[in-house]
Amino acid sequence: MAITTQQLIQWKQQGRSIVALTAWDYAIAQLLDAAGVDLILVGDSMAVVLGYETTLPITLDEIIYHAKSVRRGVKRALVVVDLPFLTYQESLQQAMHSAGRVLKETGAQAVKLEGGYPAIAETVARLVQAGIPVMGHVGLTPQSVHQLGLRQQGKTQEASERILQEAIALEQAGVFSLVLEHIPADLAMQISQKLSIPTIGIGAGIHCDGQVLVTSDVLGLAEKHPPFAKVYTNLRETITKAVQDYAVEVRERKFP
Ligand SMILES: Nc1nc(=O)c2c([nH]1)NC[C@@H]1CN(c3ccc(C(=O)N[C@@H](CCC(=O)O)C(=O)O)cc3)CN21
Ligand SMILES: CC(C)C(=O)C(=O)O
Ligand SMILES: [Mg+2]
Repeated sequence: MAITTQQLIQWKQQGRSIVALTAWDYAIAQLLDAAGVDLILVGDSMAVVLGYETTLPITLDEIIYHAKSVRRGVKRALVVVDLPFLTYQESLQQAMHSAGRVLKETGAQAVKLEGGYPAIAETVARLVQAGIPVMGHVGLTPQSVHQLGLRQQGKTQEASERILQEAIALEQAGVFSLVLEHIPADLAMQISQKLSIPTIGIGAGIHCDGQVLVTSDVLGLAEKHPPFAKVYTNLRETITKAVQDYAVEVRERKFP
């Protein structure tokens, strides 16, 4: 039974928290789906496992390639794909083309795009009218790293009011859910109470309607991780140990 965008909205009404993680290939996606993750995001944060410093270099072709692989591993979770930097900001036509390619070529159910300023809300409204489910993303928007850095957003009264207004504009434009990244917990609570659609927090406190983290951070695969991430296991250590044990056995002719 595949999860739908409507179901996520119902879960908010029922007070059931939404479990989301990112995935970048079949193997990871299959494990997350079988473990019961509700929403799998093919995030442009896959930049970290591809060796990029920021999310900016990820292309539409790259994210489609990875999303096809993820989709093959998922039976139950809702699959959402990030539209990469400058694949939707240029024009409505560009956004429609990019989102359309993602849905047609990958089998994912929805796209996510960053920002809540008027032109983005307008784009979201038109995508939704065309039948494309859209997830929003406000607060820290990593595609704007060269303007915002990676600091917490919404710290002043003015900035928090702007983020709240963006959230409201995106809900009105028709997003089915909204990522709140690296903002104060009380602002995230205020937004979550104000909106009827579920908020999914990352570094935004416990009052969101669900949580998302970058899977390479959760598994301890990334060399560094944001202060708000929780590392649940250290796969870097596990993998290093296994590879070193193998190397010793090969060199000592103990394996095979
Ligand atoms: N591995 C990974 N995990 C993520 O959660 C993630 C990515 N990559 N890439 C895309 C964005 C970038 N993210 C980040 C990365 C670092 C900080 C961080 O270190 N913030 C510091 C300040 C750093 C600074 O000012 O330069 C902080 O204390 O807020 C925050 C968000 C979240 N996203
Ligand atoms: C952190 C989440 C929300 C994201 O956009 C990503 O992984 O790219
Ligand atoms: Mg992203």
